[in-house]
Amino acid sequence: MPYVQQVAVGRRECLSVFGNDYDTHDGTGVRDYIHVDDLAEGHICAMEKLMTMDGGCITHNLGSGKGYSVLDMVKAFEEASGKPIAYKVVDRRAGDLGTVVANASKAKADFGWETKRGLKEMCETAWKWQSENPYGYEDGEKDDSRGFRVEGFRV
Ligand SMILES: O=c1ccn([C@@H]2O[C@H](COP(=O)(O)OP(=O)(O)O[C@H]3O[C@H](CO)[C@@H](O)[C@H](O)[C@H]3O)[C@@H](O)[C@H]2O)c(=O)[nH]1
Repeated sequence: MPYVQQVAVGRRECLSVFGNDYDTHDGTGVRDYIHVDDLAEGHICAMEKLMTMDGGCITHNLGSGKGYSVLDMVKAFEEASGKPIAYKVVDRRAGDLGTVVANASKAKADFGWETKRGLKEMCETAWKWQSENPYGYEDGEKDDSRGFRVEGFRV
């Protein structure tokens, strides 16, 4: 996702897609992406649960149970940002799995948590932040070495 955002904002020429021959609907890797607000709410639920406990620890997966491919992400981000996302397919990344999706049923059963936000909202929120902060919260002069200018930021 960060690399997709950086292409949209002009910091990267293109996204390298690590393989398109996985056993997935379009051949690219599938992951369970989560909106940062859902993740934060999940942590709050977990902390509230901990406060009811008499010590010990708990382990829960936080995710939607749904998977999106790299090219699903590219398409959704193009729609959210209105920018084309250039990409090229390169070799698989060593160690990558085709599909990784969370089972968050324990979080739902134990503290009623589940994701509320989908891919569209994730991309819209990410684009809002990235377009307002093209170089993150860092000083643009320190952040990139490729020496071109975007929206008034010198790098
Ligand atoms: O430039 C890129 C970066 C990623 N991907 C693909 O995008 C998907 C997501 O990649 P990434 O964001 O790196 O997440 P994961 O592959 O799920 O790995 C993350 O999550 C794992 C499990 O928590 C950790 O072990 C890893 O360190 C961490 O990178 C995968 O299909 C990648 O092959 C690309 O095609 N191009």
